[in-house]
Formats: sequence, C-alpha cells, structure tokens
Amino acid sequence: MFRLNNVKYKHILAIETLEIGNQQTTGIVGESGSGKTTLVKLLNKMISPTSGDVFYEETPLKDLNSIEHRKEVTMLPQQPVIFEGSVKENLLFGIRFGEMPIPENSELMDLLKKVNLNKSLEDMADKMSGGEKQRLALARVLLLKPKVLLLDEPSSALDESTEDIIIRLVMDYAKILNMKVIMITHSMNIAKTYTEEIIEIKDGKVKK
Ligand SMILES: Nc1ncnc2c1ncn2[C@@H]1O[C@H](COP(=O)(O)OP(=O)(O)OP(=O)(O)O)[C@@H](O)[C@H]1O
Repeated sequence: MFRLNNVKYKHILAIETLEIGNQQTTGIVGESGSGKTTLVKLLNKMISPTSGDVFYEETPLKDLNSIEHRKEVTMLPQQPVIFEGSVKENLLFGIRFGEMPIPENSELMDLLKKVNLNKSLEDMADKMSGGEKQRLALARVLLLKPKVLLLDEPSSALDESTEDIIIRLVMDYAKILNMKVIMITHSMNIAKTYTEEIIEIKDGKVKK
C-alpha cells in the first residue's frame, strides 16, 4: 500500500526502505519522540519528505493532489479538532468540506452509539470532555469512510476500558467497511492485540 524509499524528514526521520503492505491493520510502535507521528503525516501528505520518495499504490505522493489524497488516506490526530457548535455540525464538517451527500440523522445517531458517545445531535460539542471530543472526532472520520484510516494514539484521552472498547470498535467497523487502519500506539501490547503487522520506530529509524 505504501512504500518509502530513502526518506528523510529534517533531522527527525531517516528511513532507507519501508513497505506497508495490504494487510488490514498495521501498528506503529515506538517511544515518545521517536518519530511515529512524523511518519504517519508523511503518509497522508500533511508533510513532504526533505529527500526521498513516498509511494501510495506505486504512485509517488509528490504527483498526487494533497486534498484528494487525504480523502482516501485520512488521519485522526492525537489532539482532535472540535469546532464551536453542535455535535451534528461537528460530525458533518468533513462531509460538507468533501461535498459528500449529507447522511440522515438516524445514521449519525447510530454512529454516536457505536463510538460510545451518549450525546444528542444538538448538544454543544465544545462543552464535552477530552475523551468525548476524541470519540466525536473518531465518529467524524468514520463517516468519511476513507480507504485508509491513520490513527494517532487514538486512546490518549481515554481510560483503559474505554480505550479497549474504542479500538476494538474501530477495528470491527474498519473490517466491515473494508477500510485499512494504520494505528500509532506507544503500547506493544495494544499493537499485538489489534494489528496484524507491527513497525517499530526508534530514533527516527525503522527497527529491524
Ligand atoms: N515540525 C517539526 N520541527 C522540528 N521538530 C519536530 C517537528 N515535529 C516534530 N518534531 C520533533 O521530532 C521528534 C519526533 O516527533 P513525533 O511527533 O513524530 O514523535 P512521536 O513518536 O509521535 O512521539 P509521541 O509518542 O510523543 O507522540 C520529536 O523530538 C519532536 O519534538
């Protein structure tokens, strides 16, 4: 799915070769500051390498339009962005931006239930807790049904049992929608439990 060839990003990453295959779930594991987020940002063209090439399905990312690419390969950042306004407005933000058909309220409510968010569509999103905001942001990306979902430490604002429920839910949902998931986590245990292939990053390099 992705291939990196002699990729450098500033002094942060130096990856000679890396293949992320077509498996459904991939884990990216490494210590804090090792370069995991930077690697994932390269995959959806949020940033471009200082040198070297990133390929998506054999096409160099530098030849792809960033906005179009990010519709296919969508990232849920560690700190979710929540806008002033209702839960519904927040859910529909990406849909409107991508000029996609607006879903029925019933689909939105189903999704809220799926991500364990006990709120109504009219509730104000900026009044919610950190963990609730993260689940809302997750619902928003799931609604976009990207081909590849990049999750940056999806559980950082969640307690352990919610974390488990949410990761399992994303993985199940991804399977149903045939969505590939690349998930950053600091925990080798989480990676082993939920992902088929694990990439370890240490000091900006892939650990062999
Ligand atoms: N735009 C930037 N300019 C300079 N340094 C940066 C930039 N972005 C990140 N860094 C630094 O690069 C290193 C790797 O950061 P990155 O966010 O990729 O790590 P991470 O493995 O995702 O860490 P964490 O698990 O704590 O989120 C860190 O030392 C960080 O401070």
